[in-house]
Amino acid sequence: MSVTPKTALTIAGSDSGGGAGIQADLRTFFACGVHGMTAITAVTVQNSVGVQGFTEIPPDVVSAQIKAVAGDMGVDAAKTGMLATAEIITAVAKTLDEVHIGRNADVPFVVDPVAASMHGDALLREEALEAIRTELFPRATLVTPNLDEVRLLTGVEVTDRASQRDAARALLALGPMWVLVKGGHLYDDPECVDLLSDGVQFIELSARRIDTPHTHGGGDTLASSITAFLAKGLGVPDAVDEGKRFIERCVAEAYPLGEGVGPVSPFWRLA
Ligand SMILES: Nc1ncnc2c1ncn2[C@@H]1O[C@H](COP(=O)(O)OP(=O)(O)O)[C@@H](O)[C@H]1O
Ligand SMILES: Cc1ncc(COP(=O)(O)O)c(N)n1
Repeated sequence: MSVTPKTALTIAGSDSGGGAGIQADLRTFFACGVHGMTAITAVTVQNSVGVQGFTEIPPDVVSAQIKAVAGDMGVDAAKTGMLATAEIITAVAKTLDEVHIGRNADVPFVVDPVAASMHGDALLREEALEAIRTELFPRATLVTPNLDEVRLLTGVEVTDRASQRDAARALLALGPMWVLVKGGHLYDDPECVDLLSDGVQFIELSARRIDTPHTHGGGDTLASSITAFLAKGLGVPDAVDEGKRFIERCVAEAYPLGEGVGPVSPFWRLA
């Protein structure tokens, strides 16, 4: 008899190059054995050399996508990626409350506060940072900023393991249950150490730094794998640990594609 898999919802932007965003999330959900569903927030025109532009989806259409799948199919865990504008963030926060997703509703909710592409192209309007802080973080089970996003959201400049802890504390003050301060951008460190904390526990997750320029979609792939493992019923520390081991292999298997930065790859999981 067929078995219905657990379900995960991503609320994020489309990457026409297929390396990040919705496309990375769906690929990761599939590789991790959960049924993926989407609420698309923006359509980017993007390839391996950068983002040439994007168009936002009207906030009521973003909300309608969330309600359509949550009401009918059910959501075991959800995540956000590129949200583009404050209006979309406000609509997402309100809708998640209505469909009972988020830290107070027992459905895990991961916020990956995407602000820019790895090439430095803005994916979030500047005024929307405050909406991420005040409307999304307090609803989040886990937030997963990279070091640029940590600086934008808290002003903390992370340069080493000690300042990674300061950043975790500053992020927790904004209201999420857990934070994962990703250390991929500490390029001088031979290890990629991500710090997970709920304010009581400080757990360093370490992996060797793989020598590759091809890391497009790495943050999305990590956050969506964690979301998949949460959908399957793991607690936050176990889901993040699994996610860290997942992303390490995906970076190791990243491939060149196009003239610029190639995508990380979950294909190994399907072999
Ligand atoms: N070269 C690398 N080798 C191994 N893991 C990496 C590498 N670069 C990034 N990672 C890991 O990939 C994940 C995403 O990393 P990071 O670069 O910090 O965020 P983002 O992709 O959002 O900018 C983190 O778990 C990080 O430790
Ligand atoms: C639609 C979309 N969402 C997220 C990212 C971030 O990914 P990266 O940091 O690898 O550029 C992106 N480039 N595009």
